Amino acid sequence: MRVRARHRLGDFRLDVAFTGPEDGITMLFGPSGAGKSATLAIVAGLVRADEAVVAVGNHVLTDTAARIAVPAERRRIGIVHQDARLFPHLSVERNLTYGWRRAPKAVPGERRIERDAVIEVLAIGHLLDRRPLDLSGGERQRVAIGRALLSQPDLLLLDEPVSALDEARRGEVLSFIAALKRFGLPMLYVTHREDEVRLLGDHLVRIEAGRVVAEGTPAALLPGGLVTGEAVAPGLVRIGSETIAVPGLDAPVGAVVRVSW
Ligand SMILES: Nc1ncnc2c1ncn2[C@@H]1O[C@H](COP(=O)(O)OP(=O)(O)OP(=O)(O)O)[C@@H](O)[C@H]1O
Repeated sequence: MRVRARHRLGDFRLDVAFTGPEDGITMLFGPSGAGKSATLAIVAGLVRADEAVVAVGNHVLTDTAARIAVPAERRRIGIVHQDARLFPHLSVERNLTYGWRRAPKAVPGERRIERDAVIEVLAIGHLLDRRPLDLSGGERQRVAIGRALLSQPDLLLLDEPVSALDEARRGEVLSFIAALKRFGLPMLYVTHREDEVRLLGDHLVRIEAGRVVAEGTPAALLPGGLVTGEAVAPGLVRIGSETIAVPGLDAPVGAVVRVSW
């Protein structure tokens, strides 16, 4: 996944560029108002940026310079929002089938996400006959994730998918999201919570005031663990694109060091 976007929203200027693995979870992490949702809307094709490139695998979805702008409904992107947004009048089964029926026809050799596998991974088999109103918040989110997966997306966007849940439900849904990695599709996950980044992130893009301020692995970029970096001066270590202060460190410049941070 490759994203570059420049966009003006009133006084706010978004100017971001990052890449994420094609298999695994990229965490778009930053405080409120940083531009996370705006970035997601550009990736989904819901907002036309002033300048942007969005590519998933070999598919270029947006390239303003080349006048490429695949419409949102033709992007193979599944979206999971904070609230599940299920169809209240349809059973869980039919909510899931909705995603399935919207999916493009199977192409031989192409990855297919199977209904039974989705039901098993999300543990929603016993809920199929229920209506969304008869589900807990966590169950609703699991069904929403299932519906998004069954539309056979090339990319799954998760926009603060657990932030509306209480702590107990949150933990439960996070472990289901971690299990989605077995489907082998790229995911872009928006959050302002560091614990979610640690738990789920394969790749971290830290965003502040409309800019990417750091990009790399969560272990390298988040404080609190042992990390490997390069000594760049007495007391200074470079980790990924960040330089951190390590008081008392006196390793030769260029040495690879492991420090706790
Ligand atoms: N249509 C708009 N017109 C003007 N400003 C906007 C518009 N949409 C968003 N903004 C501003 O753009 C900035 C980024 O908003 P965005 O919703 O992307 O942030 P966020 O990181 O997702 O925050 P949160 O975690 O609170 O959802 C904010 O300052 C917001 O006020």
